[in-house]
Amino acid sequence: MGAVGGDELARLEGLEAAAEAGGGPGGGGGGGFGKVERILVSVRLRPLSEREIARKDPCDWECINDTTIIFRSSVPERAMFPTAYTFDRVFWCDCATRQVYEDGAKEVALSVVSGINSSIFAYGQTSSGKTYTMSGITEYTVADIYDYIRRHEERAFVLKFSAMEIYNEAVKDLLSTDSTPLRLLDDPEKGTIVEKLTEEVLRDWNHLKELISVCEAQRKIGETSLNETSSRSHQILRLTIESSAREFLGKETSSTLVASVNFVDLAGSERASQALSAGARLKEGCHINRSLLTLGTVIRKLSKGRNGHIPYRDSKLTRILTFLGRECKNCNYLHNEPCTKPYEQSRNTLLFASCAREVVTSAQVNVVMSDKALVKHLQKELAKLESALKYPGSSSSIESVLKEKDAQIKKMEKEIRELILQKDLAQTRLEDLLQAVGDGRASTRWEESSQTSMSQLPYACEDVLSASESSDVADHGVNFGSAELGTLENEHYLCHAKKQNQDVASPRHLITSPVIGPILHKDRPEVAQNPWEDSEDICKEVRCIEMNEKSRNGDSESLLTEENKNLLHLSIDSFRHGGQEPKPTGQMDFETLSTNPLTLEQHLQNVRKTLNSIVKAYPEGSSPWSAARSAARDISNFRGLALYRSKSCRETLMSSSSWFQEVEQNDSTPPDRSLKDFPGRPEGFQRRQIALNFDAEMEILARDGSQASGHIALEDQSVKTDAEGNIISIHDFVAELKEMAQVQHQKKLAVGQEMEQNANEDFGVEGTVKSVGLDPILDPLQSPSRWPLEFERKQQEIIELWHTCDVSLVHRTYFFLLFKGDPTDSIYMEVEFRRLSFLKSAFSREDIDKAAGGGQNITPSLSMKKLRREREMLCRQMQKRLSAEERESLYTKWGIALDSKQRRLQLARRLWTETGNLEHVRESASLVARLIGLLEPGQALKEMFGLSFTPQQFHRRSYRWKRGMSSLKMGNT
Ligand SMILES: Nc1ncnc2c1ncn2[C@@H]1O[C@H](COP(=O)(O)OP(=O)(O)OP(=O)(O)O)[C@@H](O)[C@H]1O
Repeated sequence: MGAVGGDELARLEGLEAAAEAGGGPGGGGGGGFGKVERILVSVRLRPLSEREIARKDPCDWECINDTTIIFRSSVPERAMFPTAYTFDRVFWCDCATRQVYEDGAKEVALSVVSGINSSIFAYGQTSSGKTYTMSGITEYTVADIYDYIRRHEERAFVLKFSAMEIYNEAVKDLLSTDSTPLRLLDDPEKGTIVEKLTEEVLRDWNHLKELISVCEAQRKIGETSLNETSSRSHQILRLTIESSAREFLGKETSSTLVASVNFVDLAGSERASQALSAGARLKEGCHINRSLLTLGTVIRKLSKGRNGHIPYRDSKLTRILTFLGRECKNCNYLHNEPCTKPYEQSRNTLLFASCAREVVTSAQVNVVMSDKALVKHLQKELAKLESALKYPGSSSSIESVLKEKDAQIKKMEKEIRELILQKDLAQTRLEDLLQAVGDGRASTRWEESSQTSMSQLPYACEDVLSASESSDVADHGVNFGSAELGTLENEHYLCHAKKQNQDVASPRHLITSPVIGPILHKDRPEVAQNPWEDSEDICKEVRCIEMNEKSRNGDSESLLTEENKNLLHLSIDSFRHGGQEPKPTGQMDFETLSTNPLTLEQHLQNVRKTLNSIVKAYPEGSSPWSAARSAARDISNFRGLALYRSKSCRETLMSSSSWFQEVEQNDSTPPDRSLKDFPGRPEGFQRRQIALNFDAEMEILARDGSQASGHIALEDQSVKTDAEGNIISIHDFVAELKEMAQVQHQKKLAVGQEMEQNANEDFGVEGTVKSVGLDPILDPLQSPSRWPLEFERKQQEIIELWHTCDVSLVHRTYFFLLFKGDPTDSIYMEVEFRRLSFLKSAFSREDIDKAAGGGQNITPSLSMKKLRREREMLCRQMQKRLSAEERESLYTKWGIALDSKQRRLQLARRLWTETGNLEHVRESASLVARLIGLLEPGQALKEMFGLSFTPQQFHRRSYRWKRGMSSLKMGNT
C-alpha cells in the first residue's frame, strides 16, 4: 500500500486523479475516489449449534458456489418458494472468519487508511452469528491497520476509538459508565454527530482490545427463546484514523487524511412473535424492528436511486448511519440460520440483502487541510466552478456549437461574396449601358445587347433600357444599378424614371434611383467633382448589408436581428429621403442631400451602427467576419473615400485567396462519375470566346484601316464589344474554365491517362487547376510583403504565355499597362494566367477543335493569323500616327536598317518578341498604345479590359468616355 507523502496537497490531488483513473492509493484501499460502486453484500451461514444438532434440525440451505445459496425445502408446501439467491460472496458453515474477512471485508475496512470512510455491518435474525462474525472482523481489521502503520513510518497516524449502542431508540456511550442518552446533532460538514461521545485516542492494539472488552460488557444483552445471549441493541464501534506525512508536519501546507470505519452489529431482525418475546423483550423488539424497518426503507429507496426523500431521520440508527449509501464504502454481512425454522426470516434477510446490493455509493477521500492549503484548494475550486458557469455544458458540446457557428458563418460569407460580385457586375454593366446612351448612339445597340447584358443582371428589368434612353438622365449620371433592391422595386423606380425623364426639364431637380443617385450639383463643385465616389461607396456599404438581409438562406436571415433590420431599413430609407419626410416611392431629392452636408455623414453613421451591431453579434476574432468588420472600418474611413472606393466590397472579393476555388465549387462541378459519361458540349451550347476579345477589335481596325481615326474605330468597337457581352461575368468565365478542364479530363480518360489528382477532387477546383498546370496566385492582402515579387513572377509568366499563345498585341498592351502591381490586380493576373495556361495546354493538342466542340477561336493557327493581321494593322497605324522623323528614330532604336525594305512591318514584327526583356516589353506596350490611340493608357480602366471585378468609376478618362461626353455637351449646347 502506497503512502501519502511529499507535497501534501499536490500529492493528494495526484492521488485523487490516480484513484479516479481506477485504483486507490493502496492495495487495501482499492476502489476509487468518487467512483461509483455498489455495496458489497455477503452471506454467511453459521454451523448448526449443538442444540440444533441434538434436535436433528434439517439444514435446508446450501451453498452451491461462492456466490449462490439455495433453499432445499424438505417440506412439500414450501417447494414453491424461490430457491436461489445470488450475492457478491456466500460463505458456507465451515468457512473460517478469517477467510470471511479476507474475502469480503478487508478491502472495505482498510480503505480507511486512505482517507475513505467505510462501514461494515451485520444484519440477520437473532442467533444467526452476527456478533460472532463482527467480533472477528473487527479484530482482523485492527490488526491489519496496525500492521499498515508499522510499515508506513513516513506518516504519522492517530487512531481514535468510540463506541455506542442504540437501545430502545436511545444512544448510549459504551465507553462511559454514564447511561444518559446522547443527543444527535447535525454538523454541516460532518453530518450527524453524537454529542459528548467518548473518543479514546488509542495507544496501541492492547489498548483497543481493552476498550472493546468494555464495550462488550456495557452492551445490552438479554435472553430470548432463540438466543441465550441475544444482543438487544445496535452496536456501532467506530475507529477513526488520521494520518499526515511526517515531512510536512507543522507546516502550513500540510494536510491530513481523516476517515472512520464503523463496525455495526445490528440487533436481531426477527419478529417479536417469533422470538416469543414479552414484556421488556417485546418492547425492545418493537424498537429494534422500527429501526430495522427504517433501515430497510432507506436501503430500498437507495437501491432505486437517490431520487426523492430518503428517510434517514426516521430512526436513530439510520441517522447515525447516514454514511450508508453516500460517500463511503460499505460492506453488508447478512447472516442466515442454516435450518428451516425461521425460513421467513431468512427469506426477509435475503430480500433485504438483495436490495442492499442495488445501493450505489460514491466513496471519496476525506482530506483535512491547513488553513493556507485550504485557501489554495478553495481558490482552485472556485476557478473551476467559475469556468463551469461561464461555459455550461461539456467541452465537446462547446466545440460542436463552435463548429456549427463556423460553418454557418462560412456559408453566409460565401453568399455575401457571391452577391457582392453580382451587384458589382450588374452595376458595371448598367454604367456601361448608360455611357452608351450618353453617346446618343447606343439606343439601338442596347436593344441588340439587352438580351445578353441584361440577362446577366439578376434584378434588371426592361425598363432600364427605356429609362436609360434619356440622354438627360445619362448626362447626369443616373445610377440604376441597385440590383439588390429586387425586381419589383427596380421596376417601380425605373418605370417612374421613364415617366420623369419625359417631364423633367432640368435633370438636376429630380433623380430617380433605387438606392441613390449621384449628387451632381453645379453650385457645389466639390460635390459635383466626385459625386459617385462618395455616394456610390455608401450605397455599396448599404447594399452589402442588404445582401445579407436578403439572403435566400435562413441562416443568413438570422444574421440580422430584427433590430438590425429595422435600423438598416431606417438607414436606407432615410438615406433615400435625405432625412426628410419620405418622398414618393422611388424619388429622391438630391438637392436636399447636396445642400445638407451633414446628411451623408448622418446616414453613414446609421449604416455604420447597423454593421457594428451585426458584427458584435459574433465573437471577436471570428475570422469569417473580417469582411463585415472591414466594411464597418471602411465606413469609418468614409472621409478618406477619395482613395477608398467601395473598399468593403472589393476587400471582400480580393482578400479571399481561395475565391476562385470557392466560386468554382459553388458552380456545382459535376461529379467524376457523371463526367465520364459526359457526351460533350450540350446541344445548342455556344462556346463563348474568352473575355478578352481584342482580336475582333483588330479585325475591325485592319478592315477599317482607311478610317480617319483608328482609335475611334477601336472605341466604337469597344462599345460594341461591351454591348455584345464580351465583358462576361466571373461566374461565366470560371464556368468556362471549368468546362475546358472537363473536356481535357475527358480526353485524358479516353486515352487512358491516369489523372494525378485525388479521386475526391476530380473535376473539382483543385483538379481543374492541376489539370491545366496552375498554381493559385499569392493573395497580396494576405502576404503584402511578398506580393511585389509574386507580381513580377506572375507578370513574367503571363508575358511568356502571351508569346507562346500568339495573343493579340493590343490585348497584351492593355493588360501590361493596366496592371502594374496594385494588390487588387492579383485576381486579374490570376484569371489571365489561368486562361493562358489553358490555351497553351489546348494548343499543345492537335485535336483541340474537335474536343472543344469546334471552338474556332482558340486554335493556334487562327491565333497566329490574327496576330499577323494585327501586326499589319499596326504597321499601317505607324504611317498614320507617327511622323517620318519619329519612325526613323524608332527604326534606329529597334535596330532596323534605314535603307531596308518594309521597315514598318519589320518594326511591327519585332514588337513583343523579347519576352525575357522587360524593357523591350515596356517599349513595345508604349508603342502599341500610341498606335492604337490609348492616349492615357495608365488611366484606362480595368473594366475596359473585360473582366469587371471592380466597380466602375463614374469619371472615366478613357478616350471613348471623353468623346461621348464631349459629343453630348456639344449636342446640349
Ligand atoms: N460461524 C460460527 N461458528 C461457530 N459458532 C458460531 C458461528 N456463528 C455463530 N456461532 C455461535 O452461535 C451463537 C449465536 O451467535 P451470535 O450471538 O453471534 O448471534 P447473533 O446473531 O449475534 O444473535 P443476536 O442477534 O441474538 O445477538 C453463538 O453462541 C455463537 O458462538
